[in-house]
Amino acid sequence: MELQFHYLLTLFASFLFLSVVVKILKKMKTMESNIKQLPPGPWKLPLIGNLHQLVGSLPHRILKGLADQHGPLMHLQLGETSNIVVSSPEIAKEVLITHGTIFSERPFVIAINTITYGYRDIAMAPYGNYWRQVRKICTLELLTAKRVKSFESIRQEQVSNLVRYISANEGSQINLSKKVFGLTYGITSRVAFGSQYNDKNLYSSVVDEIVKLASGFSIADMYPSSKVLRLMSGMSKKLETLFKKSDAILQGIIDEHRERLERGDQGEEAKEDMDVFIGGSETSSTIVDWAMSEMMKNPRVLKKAQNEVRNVCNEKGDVDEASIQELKYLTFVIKETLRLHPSFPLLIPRENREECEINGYRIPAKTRVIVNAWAIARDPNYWTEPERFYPERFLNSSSDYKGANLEFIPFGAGRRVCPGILYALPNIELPLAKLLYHFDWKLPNEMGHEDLDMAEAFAYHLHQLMLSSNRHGWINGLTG
Ligand code: HEM
Repeated sequence: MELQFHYLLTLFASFLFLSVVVKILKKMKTMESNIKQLPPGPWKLPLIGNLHQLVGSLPHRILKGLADQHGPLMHLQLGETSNIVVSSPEIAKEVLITHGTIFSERPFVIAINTITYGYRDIAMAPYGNYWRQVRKICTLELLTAKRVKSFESIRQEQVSNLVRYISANEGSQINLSKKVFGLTYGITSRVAFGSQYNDKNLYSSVVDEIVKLASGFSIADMYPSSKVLRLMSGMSKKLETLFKKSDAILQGIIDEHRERLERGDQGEEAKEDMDVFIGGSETSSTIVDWAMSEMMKNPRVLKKAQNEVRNVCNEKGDVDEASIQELKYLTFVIKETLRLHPSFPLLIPRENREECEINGYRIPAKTRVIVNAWAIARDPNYWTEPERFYPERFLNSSSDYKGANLEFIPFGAGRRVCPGILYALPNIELPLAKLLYHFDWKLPNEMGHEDLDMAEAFAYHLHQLMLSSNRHGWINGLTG
């Protein structure tokens, strides 16, 4: 009897043990098959996943290097967050257009939640009714072709002020990057608030910080569930200070605007939209800055662009926006600059609302999507000699940047494509045309064009372009 009981106990224990092992094996198998269904990616470490692989260089460069090894649809585990990285036009089309409704959500980014008073902006607002309404105001009211045209006199006046400043400092070194930032800042400030907000430097440093934090690459964003990490990384303190600064700037602008209204002085076009202010200045000045830098590095292109603008505008003696329609080569220079140096090398991150299949792989709901626009613009299947600055490539090409050609998406694509394209373009074209028309440029200190440093940084104010100028001919219409 005792022996029988012992035998039964052993049998039961073995059965229990076996069922636990089977259960574990089953679980591991399911995990394995889930992992198999995810896109391929580099090997992952426990706890940190692929975080260690993002150290050392600029994120868009590192991600391109990894995509070259693992493919244009790649999975990365960054701390707690599951990410896919898109690096080819074909996959970008699937994600941004074919499955556009699913991938139009933005991920939760701690910094943005704080700075935007709980996602009350457009760029990071959740995909839903509020976003639809504010975006509609932008596209149907604030940033229409007609409205943008109505700002022409502001643009003319501000750019002429810059030309006057450069003329007065002819021959001496100027920091063109700083001047061009001041210019687009001045235009957008007057357009958005009816006057020029004074503290340009404070504004600029706040925007820099916001852009860095908003990228979602901070350590606290990789472990969203850990409040301790947020405290330890100094993120909470940083955010508190940043929020106070940005709130003070916006409050200052609103107070000034109210005072003006009370005085019965409406100023010029007075608008309350803050995204226009942030999106409208640094992005455009960065492109002007890069275009001038690339032309300084490529004197052949500089000469060709300069000849064009001087031929077209010589009779008038100055550049106006009507003449800009005739500057075909300058358009190619701007396109080539946007291709090689998009303001957002990694588009603002997205997230999928529900599970879906991309290119045969399963993408679980709430996966973060990083679209590497910088890598896509260098895809050798679409671009010959992709690294070369060669504006002529657009001569017989229909490739446009408005979101229809996925190999060229400096403004993004799909439902969340940038709504500011019409506003941004004249802010890039007019300053460039005038800088080329009125001045001959050279690098300071006998520097050769091949010595120009085009190194980037993962932020605005990518670099500081120092140049000196000589007036070209007689500058009409710039006095008084
Ligand atoms: C050269 C200038 C500019 C560039 C390169 C640029 C680029 C971009 C990019 C890449 C996106 C993300 C698109 C996506 O997720 O697919 C974006 C979004 C956005 N941009 Fe621009 N932008 C520029 C100028 C502007 C201007 C001038 C404004 C406003 C006046 C503006 C307002 C916005 C807004 C509100 C969004 C968010 C759209 C949404 O989430 O629905 N941008 N921009």
